[in-house]
Amino acid sequence: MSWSKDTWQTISPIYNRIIKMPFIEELMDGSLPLEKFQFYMSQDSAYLENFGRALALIGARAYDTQNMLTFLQFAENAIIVESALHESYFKEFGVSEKAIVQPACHHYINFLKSTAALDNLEVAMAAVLPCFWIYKAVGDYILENQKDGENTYQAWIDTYAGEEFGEAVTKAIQICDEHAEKTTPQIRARMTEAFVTASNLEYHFWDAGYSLRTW
Ligand SMILES: Cc1ncc(CN)c(N)n1
Repeated sequence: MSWSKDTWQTISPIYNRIIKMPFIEELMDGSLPLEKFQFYMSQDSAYLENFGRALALIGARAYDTQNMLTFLQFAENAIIVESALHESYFKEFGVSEKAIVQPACHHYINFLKSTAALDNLEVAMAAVLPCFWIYKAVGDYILENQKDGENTYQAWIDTYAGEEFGEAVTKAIQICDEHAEKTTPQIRARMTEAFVTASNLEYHFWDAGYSLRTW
């Protein structure tokens, strides 16, 4: 079995908990209170900037120019494409862009940046993979299970369930599998550990949004 399939199985209890979270259920039916979405969006703005920095760092450390380019494009997309979504919500709902980074976001972005800077390249690639894969899976899940009718959060859902994001996710998984195949069992195990940690941090990011958790 490929590293990615095996690792997704490992985190499936976390993923199953994520799709049952009130944040996700209420995002799906559009009933999520605006205040919670605004909190999430303001934190996610800081997240995306730093996720972009982590991706650019991984790009700079890539073993070849093809993967370097791919990660630099991922970084560009995180900053430009995903942030554009935020901007439209900022305007629509009056969210302040420069919010104080709260604990769940702080933990996550510092985990990503320190792993990208200091850990093995393979481990760094695995650490950023849940940011792609879990969002795609959640976007698809919501799209498949939501009821007909207006949803304030539809643009968010469409971005992550969309084809363009799907292509990036497939590429990120493929790169991780290629690196996992060539590396040692020890580093492969640490890749899995980083993937599990980031998946848990995804859970906590949404949980903090729902409970408006601050310092
Ligand atoms: C916390 C988080 N994780 C992942 C994504 C999708 N790149 C996001 N926008 N925010």
